[in-house]
This record gives sequence, structure tokens and C-alpha cells, in this order.
Amino acid sequence: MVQAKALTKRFGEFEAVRGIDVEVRRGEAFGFLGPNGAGKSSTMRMIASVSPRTDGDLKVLGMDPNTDGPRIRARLGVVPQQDNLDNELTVQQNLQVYGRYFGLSRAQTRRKAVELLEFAQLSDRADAEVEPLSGGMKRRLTIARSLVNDPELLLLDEPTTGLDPQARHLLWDRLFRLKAQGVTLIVTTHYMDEAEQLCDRLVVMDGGRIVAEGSPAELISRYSTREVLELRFPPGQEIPPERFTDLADRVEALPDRILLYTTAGEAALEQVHARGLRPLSSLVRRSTLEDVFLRLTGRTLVD
Ligand SMILES: Nc1ncnc2c1ncn2[C@@H]1O[C@H](COP(=O)(O)OP(=O)(O)OP(=O)(O)O)[C@@H](O)[C@H]1O
Repeated sequence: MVQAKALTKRFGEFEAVRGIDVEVRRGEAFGFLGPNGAGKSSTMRMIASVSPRTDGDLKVLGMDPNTDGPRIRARLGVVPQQDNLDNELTVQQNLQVYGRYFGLSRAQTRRKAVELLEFAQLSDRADAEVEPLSGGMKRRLTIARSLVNDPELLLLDEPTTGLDPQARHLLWDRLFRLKAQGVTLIVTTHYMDEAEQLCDRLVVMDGGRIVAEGSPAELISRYSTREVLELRFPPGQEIPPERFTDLADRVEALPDRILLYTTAGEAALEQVHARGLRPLSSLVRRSTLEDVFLRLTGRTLVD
């Protein structure tokens, strides 16, 4: 669906995307995971064929965005980072305008709007104004609108940023349905749980480069341990991280906690207690993509 080789985007002197290689296969959910400014949106805009590449090769649906932009865009769905719904129109009209834009007849457009409102769980809001809708509803409507042309490939830039947990889960559920129907999904996110939930494969981006690639499970087993023990100590009573190096494969000190990477978190915690240390709180959890990112870059995904 997408083949990028040494793909590069420069804004003046600044290189936002620094020669990345990416391959997205039909039917998969593929992710770009990275913090703000990693170059995810710049990459997505090149794939969406709305922003020309500065260098490298790019094929989307087997075509070159530089020469086949309109033909590619006709087969894509795009959900931008900021909702750009038309507040002057009702929910239903927002879909109908797109139907007409993509050349559907009035009757086809009406049928499509009914189908997509049902998909977006917004049928009872068909004639409502857009402005007062919740953030989750607006996102679902934006996704519904991106599906008017039955795209084979759907690009979603930070689909759940700013949504509450319930709205996120509802939205993920809609994306799972699309995937089950065979739509290829490309998602950018800085939420590791979103990447873990949604993506079959992903690349981790930082500073315009790809720093790792694989399935969430592969990345976690390659770059982290099975478990992590998180320790917080009372302010002013912090313990130097070196005190824990013999208890774990690796120790990371963050401003508010110490992370012990180990295969046996509970056993490590017992050892901490046996040394007479009394953390304010302790937590044994499994490793996540956040731990992978920390290992690869020395920083956390979300400040
Ligand atoms: N039009 C532009 N002109 C100049 N610099 C830009 C432009 N668009 C993006 N950048 C810069 O390129 C870098 C990558 O931006 P990009 O939006 O691709 O990152 P991102 O990973 O999507 O992060 P975010 O989640 O904040 O969008 C940033 O430093 C950004 O300031």
C-alpha cells in the first residue's frame, strides 16, 4: 500500500523527516509512534499526497504522489489531526457534501450518509448541529466522512488525542471494524497504549528518523524486559539509582520515579524491602512501548 525509500521532508534548512524506509502491507494496521515533533504528521502528509517529498522515493497504492496525486487521493481516506468539520452544516450534511465532492449522485449520497451515520453511531444525531457535539462524536463523524469514497487506505493522524478513555475505546472499536472489513489503516500516535492496541506493526520515530520497527510484542521483547518495577520515594528521601543495579537488568531514573527492568518484579520488590528501603509507592507491571521508547531515546514519549 505504501513504499517509502529514503523519504525526506525539509522545511527550508530544517529536516523534519530524515530519509526513512517504510513499507505498509495491504490489510494491516500500521503505526508511526513518536513524541511531538518526531516527523509523523509530515510523513503522513506526504503519504496523503498533499505535501510533496523533498527527496527519496514514495509509492502509494503503487503510484507516485508527485504525478498521480488526484488518483491516489480518490482512493484514500484522511482523518487529520484537527477536526475540520463544517460547523454551519448538520451532521448529515457534512457527509453529504463529501459524497457530492466524490461524485456520488444525490440518492447514493443519501444512502451512504445513512450507512456511515450508523457506523459512527450517530444516527440519532443526523440533523444535529456539529458544534455542540462531544469530542468523541466529532472524531467519529470525521472518520465517517473520510469513508465516503470507500477508501482502501485510511490515514489517521493522532486519532484519539484529547479524548476521554471511553470515547477512545469507542473509536478504537470502530477502527477494528474497518480493519476487519479489509481497510488498511495507518495511524500516527504518541500514545503507547493506542499503538499497542491498534497496530499490527509500527515504526518508532524520533527526530525525523526511524529508531525501531516491528510488532508491539517484538519491540517489547527486543528492547525491554518482561516486567518493570516502578518505585517512588518521598520527596527529599530519594535513593540513588545505583543502589538497585544488582536487582535488575537495567535501571532508569526519571524525575519522579525509578524503573527497575527485570524478569521478576515481585522478587525485586522483596529485595528492596529487605534492604530496609520504604518507597512511597511501588508497582510491578509488564513492559510497554513507553519502555521501548525510553530505552531507545533516553526520554519518555509524553512529557
Ligand atoms: N510547515 C512547516 N514549516 C516548518 N517546520 C515544520 C512545518 N511542519 C512541521 N514542521 C516541523 O517539523 C518537525 C516535525 O513536525 P511533525 O508535525 O511532522 O511532527 P509530529 O511527529 O507529527 O508531531 P506533532 O504530533 O506535534 O504533529 C517539527 O519540528 C515541526 O516544527
